[in-house]
Amino acid sequence: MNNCIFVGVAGGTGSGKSTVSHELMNIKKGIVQLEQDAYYKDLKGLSVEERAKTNFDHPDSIDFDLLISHILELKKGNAIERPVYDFTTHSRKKETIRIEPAQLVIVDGILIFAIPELRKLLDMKIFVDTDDDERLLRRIERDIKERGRTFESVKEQYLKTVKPMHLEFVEPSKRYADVIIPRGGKNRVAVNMVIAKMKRILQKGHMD
Ligand SMILES: Nc1ncnc2c1ncn2[C@@H]1O[C@H](COP(=O)(O)OP(=O)(O)O)[C@@H](O)[C@H]1O
Ligand SMILES: Nc1ccn([C@@H]2O[C@H](COP(=O)(O)O)[C@@H](O)[C@H]2O)c(=O)n1
Repeated sequence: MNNCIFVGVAGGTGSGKSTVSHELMNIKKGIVQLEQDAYYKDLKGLSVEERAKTNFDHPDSIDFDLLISHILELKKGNAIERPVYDFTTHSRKKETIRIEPAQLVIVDGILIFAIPELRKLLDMKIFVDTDDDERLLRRIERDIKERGRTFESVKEQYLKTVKPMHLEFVEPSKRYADVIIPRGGKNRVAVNMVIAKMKRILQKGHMD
């Protein structure tokens, strides 16, 4: 598809990336989303205990080759089959979701700006910047409610891998952002400015 625009939304876990991405998806029909979360490597070969010990915040835990190849296919105008990931079992589901090429594709994830080959495919890079304490509180609540975790497991994972990987990979990748949204996805002023800009780009059909 000609003039397909790729917008990256990065930020730490629980920063509000999904919230911002959904706001952008609501601009008009036909905008599609590729979540880095869907591209976690399948850990079916490991026992459930071994899976839970994996460092899910290191770039090696994600199949970036597949994500990049899907972005390139969409750029060429071809549909892709996006994997579906199950956070409760740390594995890929059998089914996939067909994603058709679109004028605007939102790519979101904690590490997308930390991978140079992926970064250069993004036309606009937005970083959602939320204080660590707020992100942690949201993460505890979400992982217990939605991802089948206990408080103890969230605490152990946060201290062992989530926090150190955030400091090593996610936070430094903020330097590559074109736009930084402070305080998360409910920052109306910032989100509305990004939406207004995206609407202008979509009307013109290309980046400035
Ligand atoms: N500004 C906010 N204030 C309070 N809760 C929020 C805010 N933004 C997001 N949340 C909540 O925090 C959790 C994580 O937000 P989400 O957008 O999914 O973050 P991410 O995709 O970066 O992990 C969700 O449960 C969401 O409803
Ligand atoms: N099996 C998995 C895979 C990933 N995680 C955690 O998800 C976080 C990224 O997702 P967000 O929606 O919060 O951006 C990341 O910090 C991983 O630790 C997991 O817990 N289990």
